[in-house]
Amino acid sequence: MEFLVIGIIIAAIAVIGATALFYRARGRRRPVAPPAAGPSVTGSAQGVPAGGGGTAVAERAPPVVEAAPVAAEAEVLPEIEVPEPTAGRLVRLRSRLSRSQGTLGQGLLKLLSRDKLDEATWEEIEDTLIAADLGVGPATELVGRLRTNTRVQGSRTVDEARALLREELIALIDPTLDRSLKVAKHPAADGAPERPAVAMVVGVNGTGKTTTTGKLARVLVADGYTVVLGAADTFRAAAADQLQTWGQRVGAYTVRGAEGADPASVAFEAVKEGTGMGVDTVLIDTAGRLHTKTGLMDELGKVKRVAEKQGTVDEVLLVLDATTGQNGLVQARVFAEVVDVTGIVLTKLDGTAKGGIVVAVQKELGVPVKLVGLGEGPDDLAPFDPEAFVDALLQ
Ligand SMILES: Nc1nc2c(ncn2[C@@H]2O[C@H](COP(=O)(O)OP(=O)(O)OP(=O)(O)O)[C@@H](O)[C@H]2O)c(=O)[nH]1
Repeated sequence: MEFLVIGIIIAAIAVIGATALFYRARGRRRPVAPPAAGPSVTGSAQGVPAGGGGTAVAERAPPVVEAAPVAAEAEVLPEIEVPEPTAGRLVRLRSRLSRSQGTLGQGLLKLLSRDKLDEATWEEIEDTLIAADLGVGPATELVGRLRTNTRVQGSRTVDEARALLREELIALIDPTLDRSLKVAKHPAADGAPERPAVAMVVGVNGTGKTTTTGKLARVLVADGYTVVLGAADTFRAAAADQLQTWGQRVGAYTVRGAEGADPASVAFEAVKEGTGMGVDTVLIDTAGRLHTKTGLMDELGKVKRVAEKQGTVDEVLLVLDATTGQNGLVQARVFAEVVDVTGIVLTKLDGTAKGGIVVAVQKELGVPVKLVGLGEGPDDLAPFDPEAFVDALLQ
């Protein structure tokens, strides 16, 4: 009898164990939907070294879906996305400036529409501007102009105050600066073949360089350009994967190197590949580096020089985190000395009341803000337009 009971227990355990193993095995085989953040890639195409040179051309687009015996279990690769057009993006994203709207826009309007603009009010206006990171010089300049204008115009309604502020803020941001991105292919000339425009993305750690490079690829694709990405951030292991995922979403090639590879060689290969493929633009992401570390800054200079062995680097975009305020200006100065910055990308403007940094950084470098980051979404990077920006602040 005892043997019978033990036998039944053993049999029951065996049945339960076998059932559990069966369901686990089924669970593993179930095809996994690609993550919303980016497509999954087929194994053979992901990061395979090409020719042993330390760099690789990863995941040509459109991605190849390998034939699978069982349709239900095949990995489903998402279609190449067609990003939203860039025209009017700043208008679409204007509500993201809500913190700056409150501090800069509404704060100033309220002060300027007071019945009596006495010394104390002007001081408050100046303090508001400085608190929004406009910088002391530009703040004093703006207050001076507002004082002159209000003296001439006399009393103001809110609408008149808004019109005055709008005009002066736009003038301060300078709508005459050339904010276009130099991303168009160079045509063949003087016996030299055509070649892509090259843009490098630089900045300190965590400002949003890789994200911005990915978003910029989308901006360019949306505007009809073909793009190759160069993952010259060989320092942070995940950066190349991150960039490659961005590229795959819009069908852009990514050239990447082994972890720790010489970033200059990755940049060189990216330009070479881009030229061979006849694309319009090569976008090179670089590793975050502290502006205070001379060795890293020298390395950045080398990346640019080596990339330039195949033609000019047309854009050097410095990515600054708008929330870091005045520290961003110090970074900007050092980067500009090393790599001749041609444009500023201000990221994370959605998370700060300090929209005045746009003015401060342009004054500091004499280089225009060309793009602004207004969120973490793939199409939350907008070409900067002074009028749309000021209108958003004052709405
Ligand atoms: N809210 C907001 N977040 C942003 C914006 N741009 C980038 N980020 C976020 O900032 C974080 C850092 O972005 P990365 O692109 O990884 O930064 P990175 O400069 O490449 O970082 P390192 O390679 O470490 O130097 C990410 O969580 C991004 O989603 C923006 O405009 N708004």
